[in-house]
Amino acid sequence: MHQDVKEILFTEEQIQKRVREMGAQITADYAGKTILLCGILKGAVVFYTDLARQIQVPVKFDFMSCSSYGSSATSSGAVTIRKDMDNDVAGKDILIVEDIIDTGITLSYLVPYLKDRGANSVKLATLLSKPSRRQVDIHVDYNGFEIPDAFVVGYGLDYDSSYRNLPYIGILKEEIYTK
Ligand SMILES: O=P(O)(O)OC[C@H]1O[C@H](OP(=O)(O)OP(=O)(O)O)[C@H](O)[C@@H]1O
Ligand SMILES: Nc1nc2[nH]cnc2c(=O)[nH]1
Repeated sequence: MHQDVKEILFTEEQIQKRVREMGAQITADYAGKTILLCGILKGAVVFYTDLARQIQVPVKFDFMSCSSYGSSATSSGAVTIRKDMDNDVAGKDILIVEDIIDTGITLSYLVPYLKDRGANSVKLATLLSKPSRRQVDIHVDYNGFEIPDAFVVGYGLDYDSSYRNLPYIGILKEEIYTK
């Protein structure tokens, strides 16, 4: 275990098992369709590549990059798009892939944004969700794990751009982000 991690919340094996289950559910739900899989950079990348390989219907890859002003605790709710999808979304079945849903502010902006551009359907898959932190109600179609309000890193999630490559999800020691 990394020295900056206090506790492992989900091991590599637990994550892979859950990702296989989610892929099987998505495969069943999208039978006969092609999914435009929209990953939200950068945190979702690790989950995205694992999930995509567990989906057995045709998938096209695309990505968006967003930012919300202020920290998520103080966010005004203003979300900006740094990089939009490359594909035309009209008529497509879009599955947004996130690593974590916290306040819900990012998704409360993105889902209507894609629907307004004529997507046939917009659904949401996230590996982690912190329901106790929600400021706006978000419908999550595929949820890997619900977690308490602790700061987690690994499997794509960072603190100050580090720890994204840890193969598990762990709680970061408080002294790392309070010093
Ligand atoms: O529900 P919310 O409060 O809106 O927060 C969720 C967003 O925050 C994280 O991204 P972050 O801004 O940390 O960027 P990153 O993915 O590049 O690390 C996460 O990947 C979501 O996109
Ligand atoms: N890395 C990381 N990003 C977050 N964004 C919202 N909550 C978290 C968290 O626990 N870890």
